[in-house]
Amino acid sequence: MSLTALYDLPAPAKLNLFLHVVGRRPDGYHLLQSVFVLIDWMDTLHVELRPAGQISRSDLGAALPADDLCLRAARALQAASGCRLGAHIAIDKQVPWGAGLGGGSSDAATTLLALNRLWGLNWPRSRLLALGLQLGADVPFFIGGRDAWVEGIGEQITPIDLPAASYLVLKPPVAIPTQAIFSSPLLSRDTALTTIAVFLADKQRFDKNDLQAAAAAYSPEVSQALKLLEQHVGSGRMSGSGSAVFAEAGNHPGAEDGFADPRQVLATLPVGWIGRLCRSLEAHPLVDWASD
Ligand SMILES: C[C@](O)(CO)[C@H](O)COP(=O)(O)OP(=O)(O)OC[C@H]1O[C@@H](n2ccc(N)nc2=O)[C@H](O)[C@@H]1O
Ligand SMILES: Nc1ncnc2c1ncn2[C@@H]1O[C@H](COP(=O)(O)OP(=O)(O)OP(=O)(O)O)[C@@H](O)[C@H]1O
Repeated sequence: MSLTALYDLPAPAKLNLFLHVVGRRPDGYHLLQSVFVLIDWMDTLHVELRPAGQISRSDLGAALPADDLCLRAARALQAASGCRLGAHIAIDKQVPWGAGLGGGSSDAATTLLALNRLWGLNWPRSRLLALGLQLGADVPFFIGGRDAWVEGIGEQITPIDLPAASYLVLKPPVAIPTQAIFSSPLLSRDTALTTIAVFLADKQRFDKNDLQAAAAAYSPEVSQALKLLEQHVGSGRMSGSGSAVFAEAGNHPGAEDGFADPRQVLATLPVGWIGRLCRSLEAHPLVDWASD
């Protein structure tokens, strides 16, 4: 029996445990070193085959821009593969955008994984990764599907095993355009290169996001969010180019370290803020959908 639809496909968000800007390419893109972790805050996609080649989308959750990353991913795969089939993608958008959580990139990655299967293309992961990079610097990580040490502009991915963790994630009511942060005069681009071995030997020391100062200057809500975390759970840092900030939640059970239970922070958030207690994922639930 041929495959005509794929339902309830997860598109999980990510956190950058740290993010160093270590240089700049001649085309202006920034060279990074970062550890990306998948979390259980996710969008859900339903992808149906359309025989006549048309590609369309409908929004089940928050409304997306007309030409969103799912549509762009589907069209890019159709063009690159020469496939004559089409698809309808219904998306339940739950991950906020302009948050540094990579939600749009994850939607694009999930679309590529789904259509690779639905259209019977059987592209290897390496080919999907290269196409994904054309859609956004974060897309290859989500196609890789595992927590990773990430370098280059996002295309050099080395999977790493990290212990399971819980995170308190706060999203202030502001969306930050990534490009505005990378072009900020406040951005330092010369953090010294490090290695996975150094990171693994002393993870706690890696808590710096080089994009944070520029994002805090762009949006006072980022500073406010970091202050909230500092007051309630001791420390916090930003993910990606913001505006979401996070702290490890597992180490703050309450009274004994003098900080509140993270759930109490969620109960006292200002109007318009979103907060979630998230767990890390072992892998993208569709990680096996691409062969190496
Ligand atoms: C900040 C991160 O989220 C870290 O995970 C990513 O580096 C951003 O990845 P992304 O949102 O997929 O970014 P893209 O959509 O590819 O790029 C948006 C814009 O950000 C700038 N950009 C992005 C990534 C990068 N390594 N250097 C850059 O300078 C470029 O001006 C680009 O036009
Ligand atoms: N499916 C989608 N989901 C979210 N945003 C989308 C989508 N398609 C297009 N966009 C646009 O892409 C922009 C960035 O969205 P996305 O959620 O990937 O980035 P982000 O939150 O800034 O995370 P990061 O910087 O880590 O990639 C938004 O301004 C949004 O308008």
